[in-house]
Amino acid sequence: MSGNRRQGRKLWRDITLFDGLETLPEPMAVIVEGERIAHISTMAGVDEAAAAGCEEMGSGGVMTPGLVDCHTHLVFGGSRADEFEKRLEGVSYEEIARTGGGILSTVNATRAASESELFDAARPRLEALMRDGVTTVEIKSGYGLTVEDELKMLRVARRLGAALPVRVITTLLGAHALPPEFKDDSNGYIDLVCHEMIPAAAEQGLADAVDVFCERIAFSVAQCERVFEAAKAHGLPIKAHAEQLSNLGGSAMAARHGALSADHIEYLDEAGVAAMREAGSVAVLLPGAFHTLRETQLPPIEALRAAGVPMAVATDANPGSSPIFNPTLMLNFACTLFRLTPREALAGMTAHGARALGLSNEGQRLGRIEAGAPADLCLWNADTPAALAYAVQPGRLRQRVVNGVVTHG
Ligand SMILES: N=CN[C@@H](CCC(=O)O)C(=O)O
Ligand SMILES: [Zn+2]
Repeated sequence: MSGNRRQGRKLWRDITLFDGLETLPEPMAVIVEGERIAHISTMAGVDEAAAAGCEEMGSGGVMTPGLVDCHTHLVFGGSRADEFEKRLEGVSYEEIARTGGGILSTVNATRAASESELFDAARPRLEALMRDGVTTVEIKSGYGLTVEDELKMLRVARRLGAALPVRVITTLLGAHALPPEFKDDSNGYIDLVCHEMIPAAAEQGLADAVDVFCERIAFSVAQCERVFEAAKAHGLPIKAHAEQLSNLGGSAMAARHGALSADHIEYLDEAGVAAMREAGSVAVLLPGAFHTLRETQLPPIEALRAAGVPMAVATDANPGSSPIFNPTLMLNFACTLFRLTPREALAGMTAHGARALGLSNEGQRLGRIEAGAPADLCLWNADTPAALAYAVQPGRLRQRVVNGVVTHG
């Protein structure tokens, strides 16, 4: 992560504050000192001694934690616009995948691209997320499917984090699709993921977590479980793409292994909800993929809500199922398509998004506005926090602060 402005004491006055879970009832003042949030108070309770010497950052507007986009596939080669057209003609995502297109088409383009070509292609995608308030982003591999190509993708993700003022979390998604070289030997490919890919990514410090795609067109529950065991043996947290197109029970298995999250989960059943509640796993909702694939099966929002499973919302930005690089649009989609409340959607892209990445614990405290937490903040031109989900309106970000540094506005 790189920044471009001097750090110091900064004061915002008279703001409507969404702290990551709730909107506070009164106008608030926030003081940032260095990299951390130092004080939060009502306007009536501003400690003028503490405020003295602060740079006045302005007053009014809505402040939220910096957005956390906890599920993306931003690094990839090529385009899948042709598939978009095929799907409009009635060919399904699953059929396209079974006939060698879909993820495998992006694999071909990604393998053919150099590290610097992938970096140059991904950078504007990431900048688009940042312009819409993202301060933390997760980037998965999964379009390389050889040890070297997966590591190449992860190196690009790390380089993006070093070049731009944004926190990048990397996830190894070697078990995303079966590469053509292993066409008749999916267990052999899982051996490669477990015995070569995960150890290499762990040794080189390139992966912060390990993910799998548990689905009929990808890998079975038993194969994904092997990947999780290997990840855990290397000290890496785990997560899963599961129950997107069918109910295989991947989310429940992932939860039993202590997964940070299960993502997509349109087909999640009651047992899956219970397993996630028990494990404290986050349900990552991806309304962009639901929209793009024109799915009809809704995730079990009411059951998740009733069970108290935290729900995150992410873009799933990728070239196939969600070519959408607009996080606040996802807030709107989460409400209109999945019937989340605007408060739930915002919490999904702040506090719960951070939790889905393992960044909400005492040491990290991302996704919240509270004294002592890292100063990752967004100030928006909006009347209320709910307006961020209500109106689909680019350009509302007034200021973006990462680690105490103003990087926009
Ligand atoms: N579901 C699997 N993986 C990605 C899709 C990737 C692609 O279609 O390229 C997803 O999260 O939607
Ligand atoms: Zn995904």
